[in-house]
Amino acid sequence: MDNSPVVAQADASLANYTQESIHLVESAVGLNSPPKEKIGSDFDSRMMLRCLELARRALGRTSPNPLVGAVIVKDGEIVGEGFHPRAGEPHAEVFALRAAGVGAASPQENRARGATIYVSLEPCNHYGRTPPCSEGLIQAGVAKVVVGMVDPNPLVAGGGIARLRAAGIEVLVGVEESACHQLNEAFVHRILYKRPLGILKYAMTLDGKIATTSGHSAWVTSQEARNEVHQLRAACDAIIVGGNTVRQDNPYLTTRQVEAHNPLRVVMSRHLNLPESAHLWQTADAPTLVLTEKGANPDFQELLLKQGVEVVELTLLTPDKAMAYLYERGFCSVLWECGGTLAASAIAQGAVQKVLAFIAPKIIGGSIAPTPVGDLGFTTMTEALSLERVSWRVVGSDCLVEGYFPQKANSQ
Ligand SMILES: Nc1c(N[C@@H]2O[C@H](COP(=O)(O)O)[C@@H](O)[C@H]2O)[nH]c(=O)[nH]c1=O
Ligand SMILES: [Zn+2]
Repeated sequence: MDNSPVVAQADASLANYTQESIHLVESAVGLNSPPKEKIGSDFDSRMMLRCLELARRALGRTSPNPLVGAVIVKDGEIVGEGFHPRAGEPHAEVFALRAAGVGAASPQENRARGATIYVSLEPCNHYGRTPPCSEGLIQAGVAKVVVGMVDPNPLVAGGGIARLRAAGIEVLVGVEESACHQLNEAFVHRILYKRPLGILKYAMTLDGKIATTSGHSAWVTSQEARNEVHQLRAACDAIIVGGNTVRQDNPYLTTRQVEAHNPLRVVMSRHLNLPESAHLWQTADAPTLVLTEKGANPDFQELLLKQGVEVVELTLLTPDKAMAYLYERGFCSVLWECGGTLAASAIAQGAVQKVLAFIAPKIIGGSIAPTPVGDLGFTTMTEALSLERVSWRVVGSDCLVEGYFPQKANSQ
């Protein structure tokens, strides 16, 4: 059973995906397509899930590259494993081949010859920062390649699979495809839409408040939910808040986990009217960037620079401009942990694709207590933004609702 990718014919040569080709790519990588028949055996699934487990070891560290894991199996035994640790370093397949004795420093038996390699993302076929993995696999003499999902990168996009097949290697595509896609949803989004995936996360009470009328917000949710937020941060490239959150909550925005990746902490502030002694500038456990507008408060800029905080002046500071800047910096995912006003403007500008709402079974009341999303200018229920692909689960004593906004192609 095989589902040969059509992406290569669709758009391999184009750097910019169009709305039409985005649909083709989305269905080729396993998104927005009806559930498919199971591809591969139970053993294939187990090996692919092992690839994902390996890939996750680099969570938050690979952007702009994807998370990829690879496992080489010979005669039913694993003879090599690897994952992509960060951009600029070799791809997952290269580490797995080395572990199987290919290109290793000391000469060993090549255990990859005649073997099957499982890779969570289609092997690349281009010279980027590293040489093409397809050629490495051909040279190593692997007999079969099992691929989780097609690579949406127009430089690859089915070309790696075609090259392997042309060399007479059996290729099976789509084993555990949706799990593979889920792990790299931010990478796929970055490639297709030329923006990082924007994730809006908030915690509210059952009556829809994120704080009391006087602004007290610690803690809305249970410890388990807060741990989940720390894990979520570890998987993201950046967290954005606005000046209000720094002034009111004085957050740390770190992952609080030993060895976990800490994302870049980003503050959007047009006038830099921020406290001089915020936790963000006083803790060095994660890097901090303040985005502002040209010429804003030079004295405060100097103070931030002295404390090791990076300051970048944009011509216009809006959620979309901030996302465009973070895209240029190579980011795949950005977590919006801001208050309602900035959240509303991020949603209105299309800077949010995914929503994670923690709902605590508490009621605090207050008709002017703050809510997670400020004014969107809607007057009728028909204007409400409906989420797609919605799921929910219990975390500690709270409920976590997840969903996606319907996506439109970026016109830029
Ligand atoms: N990291 C990764 C792949 N990444 C592919 O290669 C692109 C980056 O190429 P380069 O600049 O040479 O590192 C990246 O955007 C994605 O399309 N491919 C794979 O087969 N396995 C890997 O482990
Ligand atoms: Zn590669």
